[in-house]
Amino acid sequence: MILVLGGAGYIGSHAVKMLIDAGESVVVVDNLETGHIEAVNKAAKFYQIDIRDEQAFDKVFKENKIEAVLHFCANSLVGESVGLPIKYFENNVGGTINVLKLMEKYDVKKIVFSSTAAVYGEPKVVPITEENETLPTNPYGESKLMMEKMFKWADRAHDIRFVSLRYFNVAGADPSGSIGEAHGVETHLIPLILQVPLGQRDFITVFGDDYPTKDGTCIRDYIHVVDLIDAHLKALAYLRADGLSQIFNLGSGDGFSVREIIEVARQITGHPIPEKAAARRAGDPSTLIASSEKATAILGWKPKHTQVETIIRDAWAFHKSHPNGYKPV
Ligand SMILES: NC(=O)c1ccc[n+]([C@@H]2O[C@H](COP(=O)([O-])OP(=O)(O)OC[C@H]3O[C@@H](n4cnc5c(N)ncnc54)[C@H](O)[C@@H]3O)[C@@H](O)[C@H]2O)c1
Ligand SMILES: O=c1ccn([C@@H]2O[C@H](COP(=O)(O)OP(=O)(O)O[C@H]3O[C@H](CO)[C@H](O)[C@H](O)[C@H]3O)[C@@H](O)[C@H]2O)c(=O)[nH]1
Repeated sequence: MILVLGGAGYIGSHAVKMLIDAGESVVVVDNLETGHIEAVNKAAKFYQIDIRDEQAFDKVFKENKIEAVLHFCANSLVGESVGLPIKYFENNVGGTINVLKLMEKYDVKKIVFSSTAAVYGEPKVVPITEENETLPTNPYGESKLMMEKMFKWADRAHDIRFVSLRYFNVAGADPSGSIGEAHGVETHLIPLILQVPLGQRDFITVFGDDYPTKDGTCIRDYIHVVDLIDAHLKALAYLRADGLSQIFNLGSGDGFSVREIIEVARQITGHPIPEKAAARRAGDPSTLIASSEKATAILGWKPKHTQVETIIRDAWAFHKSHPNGYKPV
């Protein structure tokens, strides 16, 4: 049984679907704070539990023979984390302490979890390898770095093997169009752009057009959620083959500016999508591009959906069919 924590969220719900498609048995834990029960594949067993509630969480390990954990639970709004650091440490670090306690108690030795490019802060060298210095510029990134460190020590003491995956900008949706990104508070560029052709927003705001980049707007490395989960499946296989604990970057290895993304969205939706330049958003690094060579070398992972057109087309298919997310239209 694979335990997916945060399996009702955007990325976790894709993991649940792809694990089930691969023939795995899955149990999901989610408190539905930002997740949606409608996103959880029906073939998975579901517990509505907060992982900070150790007693309730213990029951999941008692009632199921857990072989490995995929851990997606977190609060993940960079801006919010600056004003509410304790919330981020309490949930992201505090929740993970319970994950470790119960893994140790029930002798579960394998975990794959979500880390982030935000652990690097403003990178010194691009493309960013795992060797880059980790200097987070916000509490969200710091909380993920703290999680990585906790796992390192738990491995040494209790032989709990982990794979930490540092995601860059995750986007897109399952090609079936049945699940996708539906955050109550949306901050991510692609779903915000798509709200314009949906008639929910008049224009997209470009945060800063005076960066030292080709068109003055920030450059990011967008990775299709299906490729991202494929890396999780490969990480699980790696741990099953007795692989040692590792940290991997996950990106497509290509950078796109905010303006390039808006232009592709115009082509795909056929909508003019007006844009308005505004001040820079605090804490945004100018360019984030991943080197995922280590994941390719050790996990044998290579992203397949590297065209931003594919990423935006799949996101658009979901948003068109779910204009209110999982809420009824
Ligand atoms: N979306 C991105 O681009 C991105 C980039 C880097 C890292 N990440 C990380 O990936 C993971 C998933 O991100 P997402 O975009 O799917 O977010 P999400 O908010 O959609 O998913 C998180 C899920 O965890 C659940 N959850 C949170 N705290 C919980 C708790 N204490 N107990 C039980 N359930 C809890 C939420 O209800 C939600 O369903 C997060 O850890 C995030 O930090 C995301
Ligand atoms: O309305 C918007 C929204 C975003 N942007 C810009 O678009 C780019 C991408 O922004 P996102 O909010 O989509 O993504 P981030 O790069 O800020 O954040 C992502 O990468 C971070 C690592 O730095 C974390 O991992 C985080 O969880 C993940 O969502 C940024 O330059 C941002 O300033 C706009 O111009 N207008």
